[in-house]
Amino acid sequence: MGQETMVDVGFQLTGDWLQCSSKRRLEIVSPQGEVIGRVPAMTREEVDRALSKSRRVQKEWAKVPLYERGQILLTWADELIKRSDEIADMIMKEVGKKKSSAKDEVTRTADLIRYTVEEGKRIHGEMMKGDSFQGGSAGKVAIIEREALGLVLAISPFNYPVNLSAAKLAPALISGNAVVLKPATQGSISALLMADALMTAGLPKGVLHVVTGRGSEIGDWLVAHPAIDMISFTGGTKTGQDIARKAGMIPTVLELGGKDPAIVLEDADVEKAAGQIVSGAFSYSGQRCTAIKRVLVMEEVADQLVEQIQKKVEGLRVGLPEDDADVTPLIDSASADFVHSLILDALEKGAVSRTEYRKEGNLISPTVLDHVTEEMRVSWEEPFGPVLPIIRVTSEQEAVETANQSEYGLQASVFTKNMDKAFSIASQLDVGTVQLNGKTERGPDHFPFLGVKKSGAGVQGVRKSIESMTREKVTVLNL
Ligand SMILES: NC(=O)c1ccc[n+]([C@@H]2O[C@H](COP(=O)([O-])OP(=O)(O)OC[C@H]3O[C@@H](n4cnc5c(N)ncnc54)[C@H](O)[C@@H]3O)[C@@H](O)[C@H]2O)c1
Repeated sequence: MGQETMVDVGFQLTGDWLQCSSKRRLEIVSPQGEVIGRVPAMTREEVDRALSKSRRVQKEWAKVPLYERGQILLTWADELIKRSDEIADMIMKEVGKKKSSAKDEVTRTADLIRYTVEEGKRIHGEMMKGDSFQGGSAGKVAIIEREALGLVLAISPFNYPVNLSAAKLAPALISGNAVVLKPATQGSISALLMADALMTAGLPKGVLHVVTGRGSEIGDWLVAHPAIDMISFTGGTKTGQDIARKAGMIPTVLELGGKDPAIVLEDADVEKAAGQIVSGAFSYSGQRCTAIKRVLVMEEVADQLVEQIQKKVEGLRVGLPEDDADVTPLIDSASADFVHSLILDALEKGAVSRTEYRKEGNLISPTVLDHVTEEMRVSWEEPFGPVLPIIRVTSEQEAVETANQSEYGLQASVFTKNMDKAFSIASQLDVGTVQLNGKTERGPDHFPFLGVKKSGAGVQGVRKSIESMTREKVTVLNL
């Protein structure tokens, strides 16, 4: 990666310095505890310099014809595919995702960028005539365009460092915004490689800045910065709430934590449900916002479901991301200790483990906890790890009430062959999305994606993201 192609702030991969004025560095430590690189710990002054440049450059970027902006983004997608092995390798090392999933993340990102370009090109605004309102005149014509908000602050989490960053960058850039990306510390090298591909694709300098540093030092500074026109945040609920308070009148889209339930009724295809639940709960070791984080199963089929889940969990490979294991070490020791504490709390309060529980460093074996009750923390808290609590219920109403008692409301799954019941339950669940007979998941990426209650505010998903990063601009012709 050449110095010239690097985004303005620069960073260091082990042994290879790139442009950077700050002397201070943050070490990037892998989930296995190895230092795999360093990035600049930017100061507030450096952030200020980056932001003031962005504001000037954004006006020029917005004037670049939409088709040409699209061509740059399409080249970016091609560039990501060309470099997918290198980028996937870094995702694997930095956040401990198995190699095949890391590669899928890069491919999915290229697809998302291409779709965003297509969608962006087809947003033309609208025209209204005055005479459809009482007393109005047909000579009054409103031309309603969508224009960029200006400078978008994109803050992304560790778990999809490339995809969840690009899911903010692509809609912002196609619609003429400049972007400041603040990736999670673990994940920032992957995000920087992705940004480097965008610079190689020809994005004018200064349209994108990648800002790295301590959340405590520059996070608040960025969020409350007068140069920022919009904040698109994905991460934990506490951080999101904090940002919402500081952002004041700046528009925000917040995608936060979840506690997605899988409701299994007595007539469900139990084997299929178990397969979906295990994949939904344990892929990337449960470190997904839309992971299935509790099962609410009707007592009649509970034993059968648990047996199927247990069988499938025993088939999961536990180990290192390099070996393409399904369950790998969690992001850091704080996360692993937190998950450990949830499991111990449940076991102490009478939960029955259906799998052998092991913890070695940050590696936690996939754990299925049966007979979980509402006194246990794991019923309500988001673990972000490989633990699946099973709560047995005796009626659909109890399932719905328990599901809705959560402070979160991201997604939910309902497994049943009875579509009338499925729709009826779906209509009662306080969540952004209900999956009928399928696991909870974000994709495909053009579907609207949102959380209610403490799971978020605002909507993402290609078109919705573009809308959130643009505003209506009305010009009235008085003929
Ligand atoms: N709903 C969704 O779309 C979605 C998707 C993925 C992850 N998540 C959630 O994200 C969480 C896990 O990710 P995480 O551990 O990276 O989350 P996090 O909240 O710890 O960090 C998210 C981002 O916010 C930054 N940050 C931290 N403090 C900040 C501050 N004061 N000001 C500005 N930025 C600050 C971090 O550096 C990081 O870039 C889970 O709760 C998960 O459910 C939600």
